[in-house]
Amino acid sequence: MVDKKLGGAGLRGQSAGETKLCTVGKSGTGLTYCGYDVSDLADNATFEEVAFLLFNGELPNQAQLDAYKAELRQMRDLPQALKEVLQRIPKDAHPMDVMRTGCSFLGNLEPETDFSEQNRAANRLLAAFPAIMTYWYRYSHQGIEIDCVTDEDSIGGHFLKLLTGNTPSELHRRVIDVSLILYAEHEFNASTFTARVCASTLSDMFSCITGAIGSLRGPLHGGANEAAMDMIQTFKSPEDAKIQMAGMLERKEKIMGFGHAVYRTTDPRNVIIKRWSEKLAQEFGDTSLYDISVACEEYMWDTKKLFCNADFFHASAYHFMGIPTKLFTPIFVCSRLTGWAAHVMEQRDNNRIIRPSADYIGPEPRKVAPIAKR
Ligand SMILES: CC(=O)SCCNC(=O)CCNC(=O)[C@H](O)C(C)(C)COP(=O)(O)OP(=O)(O)OC[C@H]1O[C@@H](n2cnc3c(N)ncnc32)[C@H](O)[C@@H]1OP(=O)(O)O
Ligand SMILES: O=C([O-])CC(=O)C(=O)O
Repeated sequence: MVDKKLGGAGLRGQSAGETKLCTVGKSGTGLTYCGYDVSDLADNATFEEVAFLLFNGELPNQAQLDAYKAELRQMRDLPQALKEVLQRIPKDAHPMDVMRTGCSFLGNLEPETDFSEQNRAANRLLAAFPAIMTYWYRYSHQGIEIDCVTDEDSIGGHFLKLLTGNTPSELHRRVIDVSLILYAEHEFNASTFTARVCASTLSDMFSCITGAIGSLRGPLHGGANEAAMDMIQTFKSPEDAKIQMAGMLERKEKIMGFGHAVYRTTDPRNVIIKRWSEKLAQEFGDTSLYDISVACEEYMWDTKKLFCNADFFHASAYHFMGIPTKLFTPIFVCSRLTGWAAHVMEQRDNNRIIRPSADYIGPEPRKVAPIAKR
């Protein structure tokens, strides 16, 4: 087998454009949105404030925030035609395929016909995604047609109430809000770059977001939080985790939830979500999952100098909140939508079609032989 040629592969380290939205691995704890450190936002802002920041470049004042949240609350319900489509998607479908179809179908019902409608389109998706995910999930898994409107003030609380039908605790509301903040934006990652490439052809918002969902679905990107959960649940104890992981590394398997394309020693979101995971573990009465997760983190650092990315402790945190594993990556969609849409808007503001070149490594020029002679 030919050795894998890396070098500039994956466009790693190459600048593919400018952005005002985000820095990754550059200053402060390593991640900023429009100049604000993500840890500052996670401590002192809400997800709706972060969405407003990404769409407008500035944090809202109280009146702006109240108006923005009221606007989003009014956009939560799903059209009947979309509910009917969601009812037809089978139980064993991949939830990211459900999100992709939901997004795309909404774009048929309420298309963005002009770029002046871009904020409306982005906000509509932001308000509707929790219901798209949970309407399908509860219909296909529990046979329940949920009411897609709740009295929950925040997007995170709204999602949790749609998922269970119960009013979430303050702790759960807070953790899901922090999680949505942490996942919101990350510069030119694979899914955001997908959205920007699509935007650069002057396509519509729904197409850009649908494409981005497809890119986020893979286990090397957003799908890692689910894959991490599946892995951790096979470990019986911290000691067993180390033995199993040693075997995985020996077999050259990727350990999901570890490593990063940009960060080299730490992902600044990990310390934040890890802290919340520990708090949830105490509330949940967990006696193993959190400790196993910590053992994984220590082992990977000690043996490979690989660190937890944002996904790893999200797995246990979501699990302790009673969220089914298959919905982990769709929650990422509900959050990263803000970054995707902001990048689409930024691309449109100063657009040139994105069209790189390739180094040709195929056969020399040749003639087509008659089919009988091939
Ligand atoms: C929210 C997010 O999307 S964060 C990313 C989520 N994805 C994951 O958690 C999947 C697991 N991680 C990975 O596959 C990778 O670390 C990626 C895809 C995130 C980054 O990929 P790259 O930029 O190619 O990684 P990088 O160049 O740092 O890899 C260096 C070496 O470490 C290895 N490595 C990196 N991550 C891992 C891992 N999780 N498990 C085992 N080995 C790993 C690579 O195979 C490579 O080894 P090699 O030089 O022998 O080929
Ligand atoms: O930036 C990346 O490559 C992956 C990503 O989206 C993130 O870590 O949130």
